[in-house]
Amino acid sequence: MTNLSDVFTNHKALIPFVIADDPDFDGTVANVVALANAGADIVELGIPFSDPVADGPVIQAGDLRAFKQAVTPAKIFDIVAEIRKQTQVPLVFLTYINIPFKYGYEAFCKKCQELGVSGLVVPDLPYESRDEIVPIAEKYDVDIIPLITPTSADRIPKIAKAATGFIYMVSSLGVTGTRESFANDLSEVIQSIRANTDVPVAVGFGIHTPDQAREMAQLADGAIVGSAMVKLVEEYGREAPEKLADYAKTLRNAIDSPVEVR
Ligand SMILES: O=P(O)(O)OC[C@@H](O)[C@@H](O)c1c[nH]c2ccccc12
Repeated sequence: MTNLSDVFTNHKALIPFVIADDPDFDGTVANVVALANAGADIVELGIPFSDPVADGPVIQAGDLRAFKQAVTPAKIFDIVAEIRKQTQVPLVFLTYINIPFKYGYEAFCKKCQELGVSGLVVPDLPYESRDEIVPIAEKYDVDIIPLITPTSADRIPKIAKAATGFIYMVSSLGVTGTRESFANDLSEVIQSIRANTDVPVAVGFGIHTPDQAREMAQLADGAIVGSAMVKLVEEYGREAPEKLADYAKTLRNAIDSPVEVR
């Protein structure tokens, strides 16, 4: 199982997000393999949920497509098993807490370890509730990736100190979805995080252009791109893998060619 922090050693990470079972089982496998081959360092795989409160319309539409495929956690584990036959790219699940809770934290984390899913990004798990799953996840080498938002402020030190794997810094208030601008105090938030931990930071929410990916990866340690990827799946369905790969390569090239800070 990959140690997620190692992914960021001397390397700015590209972390695309796609939804499991969108557009279908084989399409998801092909999407993740295409992203891995195009230079993704970690792939964030979304587990559709009935009440995705942090998700904007593009991802909600993707969840609906997956629900039409009768997606279940068991089916998603089968999808990951198939992915693992073709790539060892580090994987994390993006999942609302109810999914592992209903599946059973122990059983869920055990499956993650078996399949090489290195971490969980759980947007609706408040820091204060993390002890209900972290001790179990640790047993199976699964990192619970904390989210820090522009409103985390005085909670940053304790969230950062407890973090393992990487930290998900949310770039803006609101829900997921491509944006043309971001909260303007991101560098202050990064400084506050860096003062409390060496765990790497990846920025997500709104990123979709190569310049934004380069800027955010340079500001932090990596860039997460979700809605723009899911939109390609919406538009191209089973033809999406090639489009995702082309798009990921433009982001990869941008991240790997940092602009000299004058
Ligand atoms: O879609 P965006 O704006 O590129 O942001 C990434 C986001 O999609 C992905 O990380 C994610 C999907 N669903 C979430 C829910 C909460 C936090 C993050 C997410």
